[in-house]
Amino acid sequence: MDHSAVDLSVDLSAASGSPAAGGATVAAVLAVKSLHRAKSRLAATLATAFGHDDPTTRSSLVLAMFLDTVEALRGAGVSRVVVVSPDDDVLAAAQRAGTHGLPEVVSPTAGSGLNVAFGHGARWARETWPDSTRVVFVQADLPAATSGSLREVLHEAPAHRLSFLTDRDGSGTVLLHGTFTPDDPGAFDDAPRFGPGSAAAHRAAGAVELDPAHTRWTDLRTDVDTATDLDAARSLGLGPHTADALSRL
Ligand SMILES: Nc1nc2c(ncn2[C@@H]2O[C@H](COP(=O)(O)OP(=O)(O)OP(=O)(O)O)[C@@H](O)[C@H]2O)c(=O)[nH]1
Ligand SMILES: C=C(OP(=O)(O)O)C(=O)O
Repeated sequence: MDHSAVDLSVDLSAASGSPAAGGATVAAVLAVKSLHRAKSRLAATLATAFGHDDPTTRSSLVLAMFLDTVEALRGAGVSRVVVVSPDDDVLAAAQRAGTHGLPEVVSPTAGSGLNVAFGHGARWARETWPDSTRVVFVQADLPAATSGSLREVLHEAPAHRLSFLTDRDGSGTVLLHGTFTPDDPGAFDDAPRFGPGSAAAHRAAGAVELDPAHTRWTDLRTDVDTATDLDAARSLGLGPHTADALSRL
């Protein structure tokens, strides 16, 4: 995808799943927390840059980054996308964007947090799309991600049973990919180890790092949590939703 032509009015919710790069069918799992809690590290930046940080400002930015991430996935041929969130506005935006919005369930036994949400999404995807042979967990804050990079990564990822791509500084993870064997379909439900230091955690769990020299796919590696990240994403080229959200502030 190039960032210029986007039509989110197309409803992909009825799509049966199209072959993505690499030839097999991929199910993508994303997670977005409650909008009023999201991107707290960006709050000061928004206040400084725009003179205010009301919850609506940050929410619109979070939703925009999420929509650009979904759009990049779709451009890479990934139409099976489930988004786990406790937030009704996120779930509604997910449905409008042609993905499946899955309400987050917090239970005393299952716990809570990003990795639990990812696991919940993976189980749902497996039951809903049993012929998907691959699952990819993707951070939802990748506003500079291009379909070209995603396509390449999805082409290279299945060379390993479990593989991941780090963020720009190499300590975090933007994407974790698993390839199923027919006898172990639930193998990746609990694979995500996202959070601080997740690159090391994924490596320790046996995942293979894609592009360990960190020379490629900078657009995809730029997750946005801070002002510096936002500047980096801006200079790479923001997706249309994020560019539009920022222009309205
Ligand atoms: N569904 C769900 N998503 C989560 C949860 N925790 C984090 N996320 C999402 O995972 C990604 C990374 O989360 P964090 O870095 O913890 O939080 P953030 O909102 O990005 O930023 P900060 O508030 O500045 O930490 C974001 O897209 C979050 O929305 C959770 O408990 N449930
Ligand atoms: C959750 C992660 O990132 P961040 O907290 O930077 O969004 C991660 O890199 O695993």
